Amino acid sequence: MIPPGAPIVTAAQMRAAEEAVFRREPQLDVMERAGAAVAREAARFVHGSPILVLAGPGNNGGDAYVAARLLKAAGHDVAIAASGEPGTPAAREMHARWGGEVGSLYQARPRPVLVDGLFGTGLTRPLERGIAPVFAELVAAARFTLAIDLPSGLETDSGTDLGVPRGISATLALGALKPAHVLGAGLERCGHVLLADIGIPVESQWRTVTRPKLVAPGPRAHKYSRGLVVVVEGDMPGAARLAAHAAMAGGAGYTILACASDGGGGPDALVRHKIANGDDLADFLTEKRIGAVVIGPGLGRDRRAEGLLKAALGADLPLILDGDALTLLGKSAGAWLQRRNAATWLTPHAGEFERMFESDGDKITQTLAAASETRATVIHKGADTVIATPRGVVRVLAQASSWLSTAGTGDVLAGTLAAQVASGNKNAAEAAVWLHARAAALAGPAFIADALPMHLPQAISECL
Ligand SMILES: NC(=O)C1=CN([C@@H]2O[C@H](COP(=O)(O)OP(=O)(O)OC[C@H]3O[C@@H](n4cnc5c(N)ncnc54)[C@H](OP(=O)(O)O)[C@@H]3O)[C@@H](O)[C@H]2O)[C@@H](O)CC1
Ligand SMILES: Nc1ncnc2c1ncn2[C@@H]1O[C@H](COP(=O)(O)OP(=O)(O)O)[C@@H](O)[C@H]1O
Ligand SMILES: [K+]
Repeated sequence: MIPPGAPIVTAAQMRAAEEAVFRREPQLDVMERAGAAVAREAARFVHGSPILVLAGPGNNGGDAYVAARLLKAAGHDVAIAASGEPGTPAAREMHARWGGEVGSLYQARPRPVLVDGLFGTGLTRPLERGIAPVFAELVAAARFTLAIDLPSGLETDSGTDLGVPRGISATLALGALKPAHVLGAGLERCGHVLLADIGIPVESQWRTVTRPKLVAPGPRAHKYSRGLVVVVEGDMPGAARLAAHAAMAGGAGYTILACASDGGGGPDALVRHKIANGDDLADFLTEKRIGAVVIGPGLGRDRRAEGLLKAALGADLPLILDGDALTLLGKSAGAWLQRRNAATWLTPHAGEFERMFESDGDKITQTLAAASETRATVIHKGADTVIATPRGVVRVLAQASSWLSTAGTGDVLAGTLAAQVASGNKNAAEAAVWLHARAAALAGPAFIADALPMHLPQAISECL
């Protein structure tokens, strides 16, 4: 579980937000609130069991001393083990307020409930060799582990594994989510992610994906006002049909398969329009009622595919580029796409993304750079799907069904997105990613991509 619609901030942004608050309120008061939030969450899982609180040298440790004191005051059996002396003024003061015994982390005996206050946003390098195994053993022996702010051993801005153990049950994010709660190793290591308001206002253009608000067609709606989607078929016609089917079930009023074949299979309501090559497609795309074009699923990478892609890029229509279209563009994506006047969406998986962009850094930073370079909305897919726009808006979805890891589900996403774009949804990418994930959840285990569109209407009904 990850809170939907929650702000995501980097370690530096969180520090800046904290410092703004400390100009009007003592830091110790904020830390008391953070520790109280931790104690409240931990207390829900104690059931009379002994608690071991781990305290590191920084302010994450400061939170831990507060939580330990409050849990003890509430009558729980609490022991503290520290990795060393408290190193910040606030942590020293909270250590003093605890006033009790503090054991050494290296001699700590496991207890059924563990609170991890070793490191939070200040972790800058891999866990020292001595700490990692001791910490991992304590987590393994505990029935329940609550991490304060972040599991210790996770790099805040990237979710890179710096020695974080497996088996953490829940993580209480303080003030805002950090990228590590939704990216990389954090996906598997945070357990349930909870968010505590500790009175630090944060402003962020980055959030987790939330359920969209959709509207039913108005009384005067007709098939064109609902949105006309064109899906371009290529070498693997099944992929385009999957996208077309998803566009139809995703709410488009009219879906056309632009095909060289007879476009066999698929729903009868799907309209087929014959095109032999790029010139035919260019002619067809002068139809002004078209609300979105999808090209790339099963397109192929030969000369004909290139011709079709050029025709689609040249049309002044909203365009969704997926699969082979992305690979064909490769590193020239920026040059091609910056010329376009109409909006573009790119839906690369990790492999396609790598073929298109020279990038390093965390997945959010990479995706933002790609959006800026191409002036397109980029949906960088995977277990952690990151959406970024050229204006710096970021949405992250980190809890989609892992059963989505089957061929063809990306084609379904492209079609779902096309339906949202063609219907005029201003947040089409976020809506499509939510609907796709919800359809997957409704489809249950071991579904095939063909089954996914059938669940889109139910997903849509939950957004009306
Ligand atoms: N500001 C506030 O009042 C509030 C902050 N809040 C809380 O504070 C947390 C951030 O606190 P923080 O910035 O003090 O960093 P923290 O995560 O405790 O660790 C830094 C210490 O770890 C050390 N260290 C780093 N890497 C290491 C390694 N691999 N192995 C060993 N040591 C390592 C590092 O040493 P150094 O790098 O300086 O040598 C330094 O001593 C945040 O997550 C939230 O919980 C909330 O209470 C709200 C109010
Ligand atoms: N382990 C996973 N957890 C959640 N979502 C996943 C996972 N693996 C893949 N997905 C999602 O499934 C879809 C797969 O898309 P893609 O790789 O393009 O497949 P294809 O090209 O076969 O259609 C994407 O929406 C991706 O985010
Ligand atoms: K921690």
